[in-house]
Amino acid sequence: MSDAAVVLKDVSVTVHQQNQTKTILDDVDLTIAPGDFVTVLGTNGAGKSTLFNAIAGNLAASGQVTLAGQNVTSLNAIQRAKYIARVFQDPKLGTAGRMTVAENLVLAQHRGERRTLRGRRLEAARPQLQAEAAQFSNGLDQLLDSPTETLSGGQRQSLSLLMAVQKDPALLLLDEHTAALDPHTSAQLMALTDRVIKERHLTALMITHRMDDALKYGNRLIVLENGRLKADYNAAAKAKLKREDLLEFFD
Ligand SMILES: Nc1ncnc2c1ncn2[C@@H]1O[C@H](COP(=O)(O)OP(=O)(O)OP(=O)(O)O)[C@@H](O)[C@H]1O
Repeated sequence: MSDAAVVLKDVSVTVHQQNQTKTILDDVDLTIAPGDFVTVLGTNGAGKSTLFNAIAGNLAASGQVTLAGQNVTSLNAIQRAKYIARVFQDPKLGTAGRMTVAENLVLAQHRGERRTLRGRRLEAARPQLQAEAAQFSNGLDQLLDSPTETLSGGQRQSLSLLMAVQKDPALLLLDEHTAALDPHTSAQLMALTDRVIKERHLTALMITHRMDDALKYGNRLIVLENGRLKADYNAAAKAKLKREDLLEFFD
């Protein structure tokens, strides 16, 4: 049995469109160690989201997917959700707008359990939620009783991140989670993301179009092109990598 956090073997995704067959993920082999923070680059249409969908079980894929030592290939997306948490680009996804920040967080803590949200549970969790939200230093801790829809995009994305990590997922998928934010808020969320990943010893994959973030964060960088894994830089190679070195993939 492998002690890797993620193993993909010959993972391919083929779609049929207008009598044509197109391979949008092509024989991807990838092994990720526990605690790795892998940044994922590639042009539009390179297959980055398809890779995430194949891992999460949102798309039919051939090949084999192993998460936390378990072969999950035959499991659907709902069954794989036990291992995976994902944060999307859109601040509206991932949080329930009419519910308060505290309610969203408590729901995330009990994700997958057949229990309803009770006032007592909310009150019991409050001190811990307050402390966690305070780490984000963007005012989230003062908004625990506010409906989530009244939050700024940055606050909502930090809430989505905090919700995603509540149950220490075996794999955190960050799907351009800073893309909709202004540069300052994006930088703030990236710093928080990095801290949360390190503190909780999470394994994470992060898609980004911000090359500087891909270089600055994480201990491994991969590049996808036409559905293939085109480059794979380990920590040592990544440390030497410069923006210019990556431009060849984006001409
Ligand atoms: N369900 C689908 N059916 C048909 N084609 C698809 C499907 N999903 C993705 N594609 C196509 O597969 C290719 C890869 O798409 P994907 O969304 O994975 O790229 P990406 O690297 O995430 O791009 P972006 O940076 O624009 O988000 C694209 O050409 C896209 O149009």
